[in-house]
Amino acid sequence: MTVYSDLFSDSADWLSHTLNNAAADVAEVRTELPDGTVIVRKALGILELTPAPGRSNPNNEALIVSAGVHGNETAPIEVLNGLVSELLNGDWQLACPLLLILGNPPAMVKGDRFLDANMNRLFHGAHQKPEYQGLPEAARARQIETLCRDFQASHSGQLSHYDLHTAIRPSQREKFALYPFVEGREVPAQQCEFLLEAEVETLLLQHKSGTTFSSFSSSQLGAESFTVELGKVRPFGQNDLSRFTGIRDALRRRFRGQPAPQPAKATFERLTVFEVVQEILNSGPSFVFHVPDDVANFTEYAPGTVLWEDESTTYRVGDEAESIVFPNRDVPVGQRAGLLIRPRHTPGA
Ligand SMILES: O=C(O)CCC(=O)N[C@@H](CCC(=O)O)C(=O)O
Ligand SMILES: [Zn+2]
Repeated sequence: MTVYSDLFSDSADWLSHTLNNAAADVAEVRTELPDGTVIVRKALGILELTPAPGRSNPNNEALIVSAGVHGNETAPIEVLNGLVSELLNGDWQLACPLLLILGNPPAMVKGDRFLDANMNRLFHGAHQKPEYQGLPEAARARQIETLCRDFQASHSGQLSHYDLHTAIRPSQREKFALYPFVEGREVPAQQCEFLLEAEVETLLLQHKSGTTFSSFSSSQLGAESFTVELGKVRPFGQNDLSRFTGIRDALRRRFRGQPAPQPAKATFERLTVFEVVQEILNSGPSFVFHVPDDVANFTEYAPGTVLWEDESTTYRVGDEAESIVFPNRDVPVGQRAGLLIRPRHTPGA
């Protein structure tokens, strides 16, 4: 492989450069590939890629793809790094403007979800809250928001954002996506097809806007955004990347501007859609969470089951079964201890 020493100094690739320089100040640098594609390293772990002048963008789109917003969710980071290496190697050519982000390099180095604050709760302006001032994760969220705004402002065409994660718990549905809530919008069929192409067969519709990265990009930048859960958290080097070829190949196809494959079956036959009915919050000292620590995502609870309580509420599952996603009692007061979901109710059905 050609070594782009201007982009990555002495490091072998983008990921090594990001890990090796997590404690350093890195300046913006620009390089041009032989075909005219321009790559600017805007900041540590953030690359803006612009196709060669005159190259057509058949899907008329711009893409933001992020991974490593949680530092221990390493497989999607390895997938993005592999795609960057392929591009630098000349294996294929870029057709659409692309912003690639490795979210939290210091946490990636430590192999932790975060260092001082969960960065995926600091977007949509939450980094400005007084309690987060001075924290590196708040500064990084602000920097990422600024670079995303600049990217959105300088490109026309549909903006999509895929924020790639892996889950802490085992999951009855290995791959799933979350669609942030924006008043009055529906998931476009093309996006559902893309998820299926990426082997993501389950979609959760959020019921209110939040402070995640994908909530920011959908609400503030008008992007079609998704948080995409691709498997289970594992340390660098311990991922079975053969389980991530769906997202790798689907992203590469979009980066190259190739048309979507023709699906063999209708979307509704392949995509299972849930709606979020409640975000369970750790409400404080009296909060008791009855979901066991080791329960798998999508575990279903029968009507009447008490799932959590505090001094003012005893939450029982309603008339229809509900399933738990992201159960986590170990979160600060005010933050999400889990999502409760149920199969989507189609109006009129
Ligand atoms: O497995 C878990 O408990 C967390 C996995 C993860 O990081 N999920 C994201 C989801 C973000 C969203 O709701 O769009 C998160 O919790 O930040
Ligand atoms: Zn995550």
